[in-house]
Amino acid sequence: MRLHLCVVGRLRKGPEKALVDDYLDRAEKTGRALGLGPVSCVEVEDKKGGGMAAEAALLRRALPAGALLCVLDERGARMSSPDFAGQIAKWRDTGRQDVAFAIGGADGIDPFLRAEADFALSFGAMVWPHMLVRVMLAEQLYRAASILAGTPYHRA
Ligand SMILES: C[S@@+](CC[C@H](N)C(=O)[O-])C[C@H]1O[C@@H](n2cnc3c(N)ncnc32)[C@H](O)[C@@H]1O
Repeated sequence: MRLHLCVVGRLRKGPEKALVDDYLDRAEKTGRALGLGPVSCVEVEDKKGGGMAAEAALLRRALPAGALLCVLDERGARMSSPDFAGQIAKWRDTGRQDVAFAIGGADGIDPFLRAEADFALSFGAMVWPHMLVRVMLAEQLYRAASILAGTPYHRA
C-alpha cells in the first residue's frame, strides 16, 4: 500500500526538512517487508492568495485516484501509536492501494475537503504549525512501521 503525504507549503532546506526526509526514508525501508510503501510527499502551494478553497483544489489534484483520504485535523480522532499502526494495517489488509494524508496550511483544511475525508487524525487539541505536523506524521509513520515489524523502536 502506497503512502502519500499531500501537504500545503514548501519546506525549504533546514532541520524540519531533514527530519521529514529521514523519517520517511526510515518508514519506507521498515515498511517494505510489510507491504507498506513507497512513501511520497507532494507539496502544493497557492501563490494567488486563493485561501483554503484554492489549496483544497490543489490538494485534490495531488491525491492519487481512489486513494483513501486521511486529513490531519485537531478535531479528528486521537489515537495511541499502536492504534495508528493497527489502523494502517487494517487499510492495507482491506486491499487499499493508496492512502493519502493531507495537511493544511496556515488557515487549515477547507471544510468541504474535510467532509470528503475517510478519516481525520488528530495530534491533540492544540494547533501545531503545519511544518511540525509534517515532521510528527513522518515520525508516526516510521513508528507505525516499526510497531508492525516488531522492532524495538517503540516502547510503550
Ligand atoms: C496551523 S494549522 C491550521 C489550523 C486551523 N485553525 C484549522 O482550523 O485547521 C495547519 C495544519 O496543520 C495540521 N494540524 C495542526 N494542528 C493539528 C493537530 N493538533 N492535529 C492534527 N493536525 C493538526 C492540520 O492539517 C492543519 O490544517
